[in-house]
Amino acid sequence: MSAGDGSKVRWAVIGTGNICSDFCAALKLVDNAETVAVAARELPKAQAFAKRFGIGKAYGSYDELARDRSLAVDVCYVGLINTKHKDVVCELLRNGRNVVCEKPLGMTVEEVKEMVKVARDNKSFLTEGFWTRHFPAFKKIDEIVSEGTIGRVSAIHCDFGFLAAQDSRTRLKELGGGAIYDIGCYTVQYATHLLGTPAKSWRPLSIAAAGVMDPVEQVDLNGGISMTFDDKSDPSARLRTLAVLHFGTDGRRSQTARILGDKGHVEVHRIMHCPTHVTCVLYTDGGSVRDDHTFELPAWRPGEGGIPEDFRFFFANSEGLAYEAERVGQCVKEGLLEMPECPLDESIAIAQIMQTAREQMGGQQMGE
Ligand SMILES: NC(=O)C1=CN([C@@H]2O[C@H](COP(=O)(O)OP(=O)(O)OC[C@H]3O[C@@H](n4cnc5c(N)ncnc54)[C@H](OP(=O)(O)O)[C@@H]3O)[C@@H](O)[C@H]2O)C=CC1
Ligand SMILES: O=C1OC[C@@H](O)[C@H](O)[C@H]1O
Repeated sequence: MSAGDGSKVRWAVIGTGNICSDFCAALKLVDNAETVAVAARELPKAQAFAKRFGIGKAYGSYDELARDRSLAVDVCYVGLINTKHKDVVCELLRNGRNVVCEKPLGMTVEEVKEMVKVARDNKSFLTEGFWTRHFPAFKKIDEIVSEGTIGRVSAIHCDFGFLAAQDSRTRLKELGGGAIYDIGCYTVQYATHLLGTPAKSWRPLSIAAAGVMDPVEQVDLNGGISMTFDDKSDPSARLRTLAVLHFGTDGRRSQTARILGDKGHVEVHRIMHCPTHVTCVLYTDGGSVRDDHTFELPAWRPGEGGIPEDFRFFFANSEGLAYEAERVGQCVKEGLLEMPECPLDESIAIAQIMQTAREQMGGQQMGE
């Protein structure tokens, strides 16, 4: 089902939690989008959400929405806890729905591969909701790096974290908790995007991870991953690049990223997963700073959209979800089955990196 005719892109929202609320508000900023349905585990919850956002149809189960043949919808947004992504997304895809699913796409490589297979078998659109990719500031980083402005990139550093409450879903195993799932995935996607290549299936050459685990929940609270990649700018394939990624839910962090080149570096200011400020620093031949310029690129285009003034987003820069929604709408209208800038094979690589890192974080022991 796709709207290839200039009509509005009809969205359904699966879930009524915090990110679903932010996403629905952000959809109000998008010119050619409308939200036509919402589903929750309980009907009253879906009805209350529908009333709040002026949504026409409410469902008391996710599957009911997926299977309702009378519901004409172009794309479904899944904003559920991580452990629910796979089953709900597959049911939507099997019913011919196009889907954007919040990160992380699945809990394991196996889950992600199954989701991708179901999408491909059913010729439905699927993408992992890495909204970072659609921010103008992230596109600026891409431009600086790909045009060679900072020269040969040798490494990237990321540091993303915040202090989560003990009972937050991000720290509870049953709800798909773990810092790597919640925010580590953003740092991993910086690495695969900037250092990985389609030719190498976005895979690193080596990976080493260490983590501080919650002794009761057995989820990571504070973790680090180091990875090496082939240097894509080196035709002799002898040079390597390095990613050093840090993430945590047990304390405040800088929430920044840095891309290091031999002619300069890029600083991504907080918050690196929804960036608005990027500084490009260029060196002289002697290695001192010759230029230092900060690009300010807003979380949404100023003055656009119809969000009531008293509306409060749960998360910082959530209006930027509108960029993702806008781009998904374009893809669906064009009849694409995946998003070129977030390919599904890259999502599989990201899941593979995260799974390897989780195994290492949980199982590490120092020898005598
Ligand atoms: N892009 C971004 O910036 C962000 C992305 N996220 C992602 O969004 C997803 C949801 O996060 P968030 O909105 O913060 O979480 P919330 O706790 O606010 O919402 C949880 C959602 O999961 C659903 N759910 C289904 N089963 C359960 C269950 N057993 N217990 C609790 N909830 C359940 C709830 O459904 P129902 O409505 O039916 O009750 C609700 O929609 C995660 O995958 C997270 O990674 C989160 C924050 C920001
Ligand atoms: O995607 C996210 O970004 C912001 C965090 O606060 C949140 O926990 C996470 O899911």
